Amino acid sequence: MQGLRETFRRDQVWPFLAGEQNKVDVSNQMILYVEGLNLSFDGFKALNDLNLYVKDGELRCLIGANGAGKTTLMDVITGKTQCDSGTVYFGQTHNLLTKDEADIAQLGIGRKFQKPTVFEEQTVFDNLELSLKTDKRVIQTLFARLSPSEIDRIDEVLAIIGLKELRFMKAGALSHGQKQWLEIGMLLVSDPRLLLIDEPVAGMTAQETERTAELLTSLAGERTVIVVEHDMEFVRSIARTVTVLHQGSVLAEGTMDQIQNNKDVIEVYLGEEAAEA
Ligand SMILES: Nc1ncnc2c1ncn2[C@@H]1O[C@H](COP(=O)(O)OP(=O)(O)OP(=O)(O)O)[C@@H](O)[C@H]1O
Repeated sequence: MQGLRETFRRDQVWPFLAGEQNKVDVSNQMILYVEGLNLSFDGFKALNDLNLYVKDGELRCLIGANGAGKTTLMDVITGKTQCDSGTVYFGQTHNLLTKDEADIAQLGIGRKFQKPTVFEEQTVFDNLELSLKTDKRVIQTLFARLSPSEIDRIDEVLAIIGLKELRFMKAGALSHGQKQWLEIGMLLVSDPRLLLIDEPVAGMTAQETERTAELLTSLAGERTVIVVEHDMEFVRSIARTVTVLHQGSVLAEGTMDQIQNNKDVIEVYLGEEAAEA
């Protein structure tokens, strides 16, 4: 009887529906394999034989000048844009190029765009509740009451994003930084394995930036986090491994120190600075 009750808890995926198909095989320690990715827009190569491997639990920073291909890469990983050729695997078994955006989200890949898109008229708590209820893996309706375990999950997320005290505040009244954290929380309620986060600290105060560094660092480990960011100070404060994209390919990869001393990176950046001057 207890087993049957557990099976039909409405806040959980029915095991016979979820099956094994959503499991992410990271037995090789890698969670993301991007190989030989190509994508042209009217003859312009936005992605050019791009290869990227990300370890499970990593916090990876992706940098590169405007137009380097960072957003296009994220678009391909999340199923928003189709590539011309190449492969993208989530773990060893999920071929992401055969899936649509909804399926990829359901597999546990969450994406946060640069601009926060919280529901301003709703409270912080309600925003998190709405995200939980639109998570396709949770079988219930938008009007069903939250179960105790769902309330616990939202509480957990409120603690992670540091908005516990502001749970009843309207999201529209939050600061820019707090809105960004709330939106990260809206991804976290679905417990994603991989988070793709675009320019999280743009427009933040120094204090908010510092808090965001702590937040993203704390999220890695249990999850994998890929951050696209232009703010080099911020990247230095969080990154263990940095990948530099240039003209749709990986130009260099390593620690921030290795990147800053890499001669190809110096050449490209100095070249661009000279061109701008
Ligand atoms: N839908 C599209 N149609 C035509 N060209 C596109 C399209 N999407 C991207 N591009 C081009 O592909 C290149 C890579 O763009 P992308 O947005 O991926 O760069 P990025 O590294 O994210 O830059 P930024 O830091 O400015 O966001 C750019 O030259 C861009 O103009």
